[in-house]
Amino acid sequence: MPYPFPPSLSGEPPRLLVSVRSALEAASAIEGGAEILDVKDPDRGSLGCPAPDTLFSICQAAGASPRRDLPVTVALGECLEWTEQTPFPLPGQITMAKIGLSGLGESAGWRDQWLRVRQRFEDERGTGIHWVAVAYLDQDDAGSPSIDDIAGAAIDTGCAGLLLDTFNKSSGRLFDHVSPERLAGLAGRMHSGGRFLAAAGRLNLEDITRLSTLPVDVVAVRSAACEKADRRSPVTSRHVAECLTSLRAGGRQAASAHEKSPA
Ligand SMILES: O=C[C@H](O)COP(=O)(O)O
Repeated sequence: MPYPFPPSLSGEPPRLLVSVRSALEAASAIEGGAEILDVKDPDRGSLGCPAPDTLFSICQAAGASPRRDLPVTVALGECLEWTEQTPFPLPGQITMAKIGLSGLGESAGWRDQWLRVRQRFEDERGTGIHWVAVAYLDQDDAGSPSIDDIAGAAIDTGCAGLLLDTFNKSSGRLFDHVSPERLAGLAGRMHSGGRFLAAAGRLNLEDITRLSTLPVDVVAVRSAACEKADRRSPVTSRHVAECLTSLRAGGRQAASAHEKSPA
């Protein structure tokens, strides 16, 4: 199964992923120019799992929109949440899924626990799915395994990519936790394994422009796409369009600087 978002080795700008919680928000995200829709319930945490009927209605709305080929991904909560719960079948439109590893930092068998939950989702669906590993940058708050261990496991267990995100959504953003150099190093590691790197973490417009000059494949937002940058407020097409402009602005600056430099 080819990866839906192969790493961008051609220098093309990162794609804009917008997290949505309803069909209405999906329509706003599409209108604003989102390039990937990610379904998530922001009231249930960083990777809050949506209710199955909400997920289906968003997939239906996306499929009926003028941009029906837009990739749709889903957040499925935390691995430990599925110990007692039965996974539900994911709709066919879902191209990728992710599950967090919070609370598993001290567990020697976290890889096996993660793989078991992934397998249970695939069994419910009846087909495989591409997985995205999630490394929390605030790993102490999350109690999760280290970023390097998760990056290695992402490659070893066949994930399509790695998402860097924050667990605690009330303080800190991506660049409070990671330097551009560290991001570029992680991108190189993922790319050499044929995987993509996605970056999130309460990004503001300045962060988005900064990311557009780094070798990141996907820039993922919720807060910046919402009214007042509050991830629990509705996504608006205007805020999504501003995110897209910021993403393209950095790329253009980098390109013109390059064009102006002597041969
Ligand atoms: O997948 C990315 C997250 O939805 C990012 O959310 P955030 O912008 O509120 O940190």
